[in-house]
Amino acid sequence: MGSFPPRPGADPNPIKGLRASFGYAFRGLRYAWTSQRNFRIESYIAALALALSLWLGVGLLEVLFLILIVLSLELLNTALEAVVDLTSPTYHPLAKAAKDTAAAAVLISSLLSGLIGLILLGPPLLDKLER
Ligand SMILES: Nc1ncnc2c1ncn2[C@@H]1O[C@H](COP(=O)(O)OP(=O)(O)OP(=O)(O)O)[C@@H](O)[C@H]1O
Repeated sequence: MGSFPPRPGADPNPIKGLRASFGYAFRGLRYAWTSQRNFRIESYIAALALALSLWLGVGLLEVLFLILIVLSLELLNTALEAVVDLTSPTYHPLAKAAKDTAAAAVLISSLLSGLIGLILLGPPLLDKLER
């Protein structure tokens, strides 16, 4: 009988431990997908950018890297929101600072990724459409 939450290193079977870790990570993804509208919007934009990059045959690695940054930061933002809601269910200026700062990280990475994506994919897309 395992304890929950599992203690680090408590599982003597490393394969089972690895499988459980993947399971928790996928549950985290599902939580973000179902509870965070922004995560869904960013995922749709990521899929579009990926499809465009494949269609145009340019910038696949760069697009994957930008997707990794934005979605990972959104996942961390979601995790931080959950912790803040757990530890500070009533108003606290530090809770506000934590949530606002994490949101700023997502905003900056999204804006810059969008800009880089436009610079990367915009010209070859126009080229292709003009032909
Ligand atoms: N416990 C709190 N104390 C102080 N301010 C808070 C607290 N909870 C939320 N806020 C403020 O309200 C804003 C919105 O918080 P909320 O929990 O709704 O997250 P969110 O930014 O709407 O996240 P998302 O829309 O991505 O789920 C925060 O950015 C923060 O400024």
